[in-house]
Amino acid sequence: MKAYLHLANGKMFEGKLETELPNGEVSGEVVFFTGMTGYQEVLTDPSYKNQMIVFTYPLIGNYGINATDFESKKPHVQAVIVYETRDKGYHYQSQYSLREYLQAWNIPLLTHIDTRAVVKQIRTEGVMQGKISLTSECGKFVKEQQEQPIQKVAISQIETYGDGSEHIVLVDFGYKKSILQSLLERECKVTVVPYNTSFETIQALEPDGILLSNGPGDPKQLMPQLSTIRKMIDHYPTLAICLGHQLVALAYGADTEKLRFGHRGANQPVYDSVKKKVFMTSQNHGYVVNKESLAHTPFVIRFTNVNDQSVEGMFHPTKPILSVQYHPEAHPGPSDTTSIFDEFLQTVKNVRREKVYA
Ligand SMILES: NC(=O)CC[C@H](N)C(=O)O
Repeated sequence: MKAYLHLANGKMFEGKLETELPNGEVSGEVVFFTGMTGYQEVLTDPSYKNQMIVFTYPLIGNYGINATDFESKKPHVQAVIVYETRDKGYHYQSQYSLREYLQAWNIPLLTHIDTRAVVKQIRTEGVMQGKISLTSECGKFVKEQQEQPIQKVAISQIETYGDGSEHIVLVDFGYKKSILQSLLERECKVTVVPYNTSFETIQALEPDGILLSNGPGDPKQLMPQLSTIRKMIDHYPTLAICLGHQLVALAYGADTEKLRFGHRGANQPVYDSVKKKVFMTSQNHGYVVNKESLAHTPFVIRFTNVNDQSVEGMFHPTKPILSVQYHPEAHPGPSDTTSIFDEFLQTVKNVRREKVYA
């Protein structure tokens, strides 16, 4: 069936709808992902809540959907926009085709869209709202959603995993399974807590370290949480990833801002000023920490994006706080920066030893 992608700047693209279109139309922020593989991880990464994803690689779905590459229990994207797909997964582990999977979750799949042309619009005019509908009439454009997406993707009850020696509290703003997995692989006991858990509850859990997770939306929506976050990170060794990193900056009085069209892909080059090397990283973010505003905090910028010089991570010079804007857990994309987890756990162990033998 014919369907149309309308962008908020008035541009329209005709495509083919491969699934049903619940309520006759769907809208959301239109963003693009540049990785050649990893669509299953992208669809199930909670940070993409409310967004319509344009995949720039022209063939998406060729290896199907398998039972292991999910980053959470369900897909969170608002819609999927591609040039071409396959209605069969050509991989021995494939259980469903991309279309079957999206149809089962009522997520529209729009194909035969000139994705290069859509990306050019976003790159020149900046990220914008879009709408998929069955008519070529654009109609009334829905305003950007104001609701807080974190409530929709984060857990509401404490969960525990593993029984290792280091106890990490993972504060959940919409965590990816690979972050939890990275801790479990390093023999941690992990308690996942809802994002609005009080400092007293966290203290009662007696963690050895804190991990602030990734998550959807504007970090400034979490302003009411900042004083608790500040207490947590000042008390315990902390690793903060993506949204977590932005929250660390905000908790210390720095500022965040929206990037023109975000970094979403599997080959974002990042310079590490400690190791003096460039690493290829996996990324998915639309917001970024404002560099100038960090000057009013004690933080030292450690990681910088080589493409646009934006802040990709920082550390506190005297407290054990490390934060990264990119995704060291990968999935999708390169695992070149997984050593960040080793660094974090080494810090956690050192701090514990100092406490015990002080
Ligand atoms: N993956 C993330 O944690 C994304 C953080 C934030 N929602 C952003 O878009 O910048």
